[in-house]
Amino acid sequence: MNTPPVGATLVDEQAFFDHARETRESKRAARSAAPSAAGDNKAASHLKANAAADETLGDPSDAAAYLRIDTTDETFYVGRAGVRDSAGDALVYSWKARFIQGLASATAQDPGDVVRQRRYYVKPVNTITETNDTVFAELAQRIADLEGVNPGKDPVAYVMGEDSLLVAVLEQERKPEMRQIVETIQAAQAALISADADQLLVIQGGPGTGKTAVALHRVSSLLYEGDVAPEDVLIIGPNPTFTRYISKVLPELGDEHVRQTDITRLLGTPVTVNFKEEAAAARLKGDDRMVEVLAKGLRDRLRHPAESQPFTVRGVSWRVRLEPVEVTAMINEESDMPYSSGRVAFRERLTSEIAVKARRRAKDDRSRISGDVRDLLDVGEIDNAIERIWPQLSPQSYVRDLYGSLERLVSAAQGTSLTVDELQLLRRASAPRLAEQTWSREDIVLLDHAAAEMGGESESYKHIVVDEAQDLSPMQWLAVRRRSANGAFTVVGDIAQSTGLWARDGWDEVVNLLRSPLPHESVELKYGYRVPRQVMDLAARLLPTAAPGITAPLVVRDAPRDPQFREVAPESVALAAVRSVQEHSGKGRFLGVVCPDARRDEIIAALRDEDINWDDADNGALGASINLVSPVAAKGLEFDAVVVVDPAEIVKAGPHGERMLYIALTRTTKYLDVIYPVGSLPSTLSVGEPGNVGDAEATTMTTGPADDAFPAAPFATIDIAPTTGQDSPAIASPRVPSAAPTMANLSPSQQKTVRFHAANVFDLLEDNAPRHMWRAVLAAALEELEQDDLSRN
Ligand SMILES: Nc1ncnc2c1ncn2[C@@H]1O[C@H](COP(=O)(O)OP(=O)(O)OP(=O)(O)O)[C@@H](O)[C@H]1O
Repeated sequence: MNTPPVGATLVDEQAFFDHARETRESKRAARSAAPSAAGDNKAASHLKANAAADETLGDPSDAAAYLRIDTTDETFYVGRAGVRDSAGDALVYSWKARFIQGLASATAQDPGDVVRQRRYYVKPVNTITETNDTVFAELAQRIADLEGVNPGKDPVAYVMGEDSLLVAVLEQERKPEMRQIVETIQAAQAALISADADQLLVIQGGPGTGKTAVALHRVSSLLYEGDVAPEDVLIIGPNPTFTRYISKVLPELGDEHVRQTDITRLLGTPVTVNFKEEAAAARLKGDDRMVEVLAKGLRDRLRHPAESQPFTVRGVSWRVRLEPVEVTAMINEESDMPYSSGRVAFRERLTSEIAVKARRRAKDDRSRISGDVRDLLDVGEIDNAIERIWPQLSPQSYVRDLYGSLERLVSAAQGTSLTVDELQLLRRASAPRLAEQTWSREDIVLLDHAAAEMGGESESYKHIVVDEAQDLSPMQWLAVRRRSANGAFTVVGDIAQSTGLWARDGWDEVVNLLRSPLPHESVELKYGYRVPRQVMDLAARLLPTAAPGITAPLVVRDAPRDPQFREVAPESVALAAVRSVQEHSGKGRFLGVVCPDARRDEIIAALRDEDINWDDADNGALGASINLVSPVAAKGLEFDAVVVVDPAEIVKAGPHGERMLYIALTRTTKYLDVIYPVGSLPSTLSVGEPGNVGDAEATTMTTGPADDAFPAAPFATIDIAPTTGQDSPAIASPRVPSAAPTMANLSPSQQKTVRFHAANVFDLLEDNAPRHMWRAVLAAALEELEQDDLSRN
């Protein structure tokens, strides 16, 4: 069956969908029938396992296609799985195909030869209910028309906000697992998904721009294209909670067996982290000057003997002697090799030398040696000598010994710029038994390096994705680099979210550390999908000081309500937070309570007092409902509603406190509550002092910044006067019916009923409309009521 032409009717398209799906399903049936046709049980189970593992047909419930791309001379149907007819011609292309993502990266402004995209809305199983065309020439005109209408708004972001499927997907409630975004991949994202595998690709992007999503879909496409096999790919995240959070996306895309881990587990040294480093020591241990220290420290373990070394030869009365200068020459011959293999080579060289000398002496003395002289040497004696000269070390014993002696450290640091004060930071008393030695996260990285320096081999991958990459220390980057077979990386992160001891202000250092021989490209994702406008506008106020030079993402949609600020007495912070928690969880929202360490205990106590179950996201557990999470562990995560506790404390708690607060504020897809002790709201957040909208439990509930700081609807499509404060009239002239009963005229029980309904209306508004429109909505509803009243009279 031919691909329907551009002007095809829905009936033709449905026929094509039916044909494509039938073709796909008959292939599936043939595949699952294959095992029964197999000659024996073993072959059958092999075939069965293969059929089960073969995800290239997608799910039987998938529509045949979700997208059609028309170029000037061709039409391509795109589905979750590709479908070929019996002649091998493609009916539907998989979204994973590089050239499809290449076509999907066309934009109205830069369409290439793409003319139009058609999106299909399909009801189960494969029935087209609606189509939606984007004609690029028309879209380009619309964007041009919008240009400059509202200088504060980006026209492209605005038209994305008109994409009802994208907005619906973005507004869906979130779960503790990240999900795939195949049907709504945006052009700039498609360009990165389809970018060449063989490069160092750095993707910078603000919160919620889809960096993680892009990186994972890119992996799926690389696998599809055969650029890499699943076991060739490594995905590194910042912590186990994050790994768990993203771990379902690739399997959902049909790609199993890709290793996803966090930077500490990746290194897999056989020790447990049981020690927390002071900041200065932790920073030093992440410094790549440690490379020199570890290399030299290891060489220092070679002991050049000061006296001649005697070696026994069984059956003769003399011993062979090796002079110090001879041993030193042998050491020098092998010392360019990695420590462990150098030791093996040295042993061999030493043994040969003893044997040669023994033979020579025997010849000179006419001593009778029968057989191979090597068999007459005392292995134990040689081992002892080797152990004295070139001791056998494990990475742990080596690093333990190094930390345990200032003398060793000073010698190891010769030729580096490390000072004795810095070396003192590395000092740690050696535990009597190696098994009792304490190790920090930073030590793990050094142990990994020491292991490599000794000649140990680590796994090697053909493509490495590093997510939340902005925070890694130089030593961590070197550990990542060691695992790269070829220098192909996808590095994703956000400089404005770079915190911790190795917070950076750009990607150059990372590129230098990775020293990839492949081409390097850095790309920025500009459009923000997670964070709604009101929240991003608020968080963006932090950027000029938190990350100068970084601009906030251009947001595509509004929040259902403005951020809520609760100013409370210092001792009521936890209670106020719990009230917010109850409000959101009562409405079934997936919730994150982002709380600084200093407030953690009291929040936990308050949750306990109210018998509220919660999960500790800092310990790898994201629950389906209420999650308590520190700002640092919140990186990369998202929730329907976020309660940020004590922003000033978050800022105060670390050197990059404003970035931490930026991270905390940008975790929400919809609702944001900020709870703070009276008078403590950071001034950047309180610019355009919010108005008072109520009083609950001696707390002040205020909306976010006044609307003059947060301009109303984009491009003024909604004809309302901006609200300037909660007390001022929200719309120009709401025609409230004069006969409307006031509360004072109602009986107490009527008042109760009215309040009950009012609360319902409030909930309805909260869930469905941005806060700055509420008054307009209510006024419009009153107008309708008035019209209705008039028509009835
Ligand atoms: N094209 C898209 N279609 C639908 N959803 C999308 C799209 N792009 C991103 N999203 C959604 O936006 C949210 C943010 O995406 P993601 O976590 O990948 O962003 P990020 O840039 O990694 O954010 P952060 O910097 O906070 O880690 C996710 O829920 C993701 O599914």
